[in-house]
Amino acid sequence: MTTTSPWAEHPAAPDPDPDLQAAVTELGAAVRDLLETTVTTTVPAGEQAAVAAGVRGLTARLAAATRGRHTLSALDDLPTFRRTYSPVTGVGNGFAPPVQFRREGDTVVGETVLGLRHEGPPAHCHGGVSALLMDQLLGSAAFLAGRWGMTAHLVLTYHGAVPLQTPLVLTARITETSGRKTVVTGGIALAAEPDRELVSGEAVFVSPRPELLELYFGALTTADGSPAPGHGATDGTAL
Ligand SMILES: CCCCCCCCCCCCCCCC(=O)SCCNC(=O)CCNC(=O)[C@H](O)C(C)(C)COP(=O)(O)OP(=O)(O)OC[C@H]1O[C@@H](n2cnc3c(N)ncnc32)[C@H](O)[C@@H]1OP(=O)(O)O
Repeated sequence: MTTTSPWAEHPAAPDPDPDLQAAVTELGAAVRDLLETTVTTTVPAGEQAAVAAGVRGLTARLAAATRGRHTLSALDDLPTFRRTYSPVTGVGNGFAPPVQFRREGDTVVGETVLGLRHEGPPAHCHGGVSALLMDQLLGSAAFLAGRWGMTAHLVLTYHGAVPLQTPLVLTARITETSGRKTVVTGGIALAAEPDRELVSGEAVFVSPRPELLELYFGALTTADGSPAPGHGATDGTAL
């Protein structure tokens, strides 16, 4: 299969600092617990106000040093798709379930359990969160097959409500590739009933032409200020 990844020629970054990786993972997990508890707590108003003040104090400590949107985190590596703060897969993102995707033959698979911070209809997943999961699932399937693109088209069918606090399985496979375009289908099901999709969908990922790559990612740097891998890519059809 032809690769369209802008990072195909780039060696993977060295393994990240294990102390930083562990601390970011622990902070992400702690914030995940905080977010989940924030939307489920029933403690009195005074206690919630006191906790809010404490959280603001903690936020100020983290705000002592931050990165801008054109700087990758020190833990991220685009060629290997290591994205620490993804809202779906990021261990450092408290909103993320987080779900990790892996290849099994020609299929990409991930398991997860959603929480009340993902709620739409009571006790069930928000339809937009399902779309978020599907976009990442289908995009990851493209990436894990050596292709890369931005979502150009995403169509979903919601066959059944997705319950919270219930093991889920996400699966996807590539159905078509041509030039810069990759078409992927997949779905979300209960782990207990993997063959009955609650959400199914199809997406078209397109590797952007050079002008768009430059427009979107031309200013992107790694944490140490170097141009990000893929930054200088000029031929979208031959990346
Ligand atoms: C240094 C870099 C760092 C990057 C780091 C990323 C890390 C790895 C992230 C992975 C993450 C995974 C999952 C999250 C993925 C998102 O969240 S992406 C964010 C949401 N998507 C967007 O913002 C994209 C917005 N749209 C666009 O920018 C542009 O429309 C696109 C998609 C880049 C395409 O633009 P283009 O390059 O000008 O494409 P164009 O030349 O018109 O068409 C090329 C081909 O695609 C087809 N095509 C174009 N649009 C469509 C469409 N809507 N429907 C069907 N076919 C289409 C064309 O027909 C054409 O086909 P052929 O004629 O070659 O057969």
